[in-house]
Amino acid sequence: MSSSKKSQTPVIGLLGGIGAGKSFAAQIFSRLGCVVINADEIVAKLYRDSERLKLEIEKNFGSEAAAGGTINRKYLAEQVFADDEKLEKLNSITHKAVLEEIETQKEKLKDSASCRAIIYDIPLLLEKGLEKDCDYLIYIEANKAVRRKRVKHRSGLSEKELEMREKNQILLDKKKNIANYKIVNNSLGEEKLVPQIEQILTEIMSGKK
Ligand SMILES: CC(C)(COP(=O)(O)OP(=O)(O)OC[C@H]1O[C@@H](n2cnc3c(N)ncnc32)[C@H](O)[C@@H]1O)[C@@H](O)C(=O)NCCC(=O)NCCS
Ligand SMILES: Nc1ncnc2c1ncn2[C@@H]1O[C@H](COP(=O)(O)OP(=O)(O)OP(=O)(O)O)[C@@H](O)[C@H]1O
Repeated sequence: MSSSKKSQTPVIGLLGGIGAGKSFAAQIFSRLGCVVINADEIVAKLYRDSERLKLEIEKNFGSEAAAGGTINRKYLAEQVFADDEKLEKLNSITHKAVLEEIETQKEKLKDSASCRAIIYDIPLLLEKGLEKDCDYLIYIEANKAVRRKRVKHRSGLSEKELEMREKNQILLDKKKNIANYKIVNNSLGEEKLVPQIEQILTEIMSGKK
């Protein structure tokens, strides 16, 4: 984390395993006056709008990966999470554009009076060194059984698919240890989550920690 504050508006990074509830928590931050930068949404937009990216993906992963100009996420996921070299290739095609868009969005928000804090909802935040942008890091914790159930329900991911993705991410213990705050999100619904988020946000805005 950077010691010198580069923006007026604090940047808060969310860490946690797949299905821990980073995006779910980010929505609550948003209702409390924060603005969320969401990397999965940025990727989805690039897959819709960037002809260059689509061509690169087609060139490297074949026509089935971008049939009719639409990225076939299921096909691509099957390819890349079973093969480290393919994942590296996909990352090398996508990440530069994603990082540029994150930077653009952050620059627009960093002196905005109407934004209480900028929330980084970025699954590969530490992996991409984006903790350097963050004034605070929050670890969202949910146990494995809960996360497994959530991702199955959200996108049909099996336990094996979850494992295969997560092995390409930095270990959860490291994420937990580097964080300034921890939020527990094992229950169903917002009831237990909202007070934890309100308290952390109040502390951060008062500059206590
Ligand atoms: C492989 C793709 C097509 C699979 O799409 P799908 O709809 O099944 O999953 P979705 O994009 O919603 O991601 C779900 C979760 O998988 C994990 N994940 C996604 N990409 C990666 C990756 N490159 N490395 C490790 N984990 C990943 C994240 O935890 C993410 O939140 C897609 O994830 C992708 O294009 N990934 C490469 C871009 C990327 O790295 N995105 C992550 C944010 S920078
Ligand atoms: N407290 C909760 N109550 C009900 N549903 C929840 C809760 N927390 C998360 N979920 C749901 O679980 C699923 C996974 O949560 P979410 O997408 O926020 O995880 P994530 O940490 O952002 O995962 P990823 O790393 O894959 O992006 C979503 O469908 C979300 O709506």
